[in-house]
Amino acid sequence: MGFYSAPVAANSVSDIIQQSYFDIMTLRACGFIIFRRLAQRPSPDNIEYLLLQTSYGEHHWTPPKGHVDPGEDDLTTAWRETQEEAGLGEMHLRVVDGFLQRLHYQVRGKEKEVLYWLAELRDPGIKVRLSAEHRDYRWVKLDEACRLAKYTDLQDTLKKVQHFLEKAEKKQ
Ligand SMILES: Nc1nc2c(ncn2[C@@H]2O[C@H](COP(=O)(O)OP(=O)(O)OP(=O)(O)OP(=O)(O)OC[C@H]3O[C@@H](n4cnc5c(=O)[nH]c(N)nc54)[C@H](O)[C@@H]3O)[C@@H](O)[C@H]2O)c(=O)[nH]1
Repeated sequence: MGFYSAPVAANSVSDIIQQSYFDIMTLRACGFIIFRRLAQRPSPDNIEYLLLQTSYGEHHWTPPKGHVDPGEDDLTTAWRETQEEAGLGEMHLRVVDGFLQRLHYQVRGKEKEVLYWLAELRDPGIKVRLSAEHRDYRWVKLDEACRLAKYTDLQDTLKKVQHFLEKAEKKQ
């Protein structure tokens, strides 16, 4: 029986090599798209998204996210970066099941993959605490969020979230 496992083992080694090559060649970041509801009454107008503006480079706006440390699992990265960049942790956020978005884009000639989970601020009054990496933050409705997040893929992701939340609210 053990002989049958040999090709699988060989495949696994090649998978590992391929994965390691992919890891070296690919930047990877994880974070949360964070929203808050301004009122309990379900309505799309009540939803605001959190965007942070970098204090470096082109001062672009994105949800909290950051690079995966070696050996770190993706969701741990998302929590760590959200804590570091916005001062928000598990006590402040409720993860929404069923949503995970992957973005792929190029940064200085390298492929970058970004994974976003979705989380709701438990108490809309909780204050965001920025690190030195960001110089501003805003809670904004979908239209303004799409204007700030100027990348089409991020805009599409935010629209997808809004649609996802509206659909979930209709079911209630
Ligand atoms: N001084 C300086 N320092 C920098 C710079 N750059 C980095 N540092 C240092 O790195 C640390 C950050 O480390 P983490 O927080 O762990 O990583 P991330 O959160 O991953 O942050 P990044 O900023 O590296 O990565 P992105 O946000 O991905 O931006 C990279 C490029 O991609 C474009 N872009 C962004 N989002 C989207 C999108 O959704 N869709 C599309 N299509 N494109 C998008 C955008 O145009 C941008 O130019 C900082 O502390 C700095 O020390 C820089 O230019 N100057």
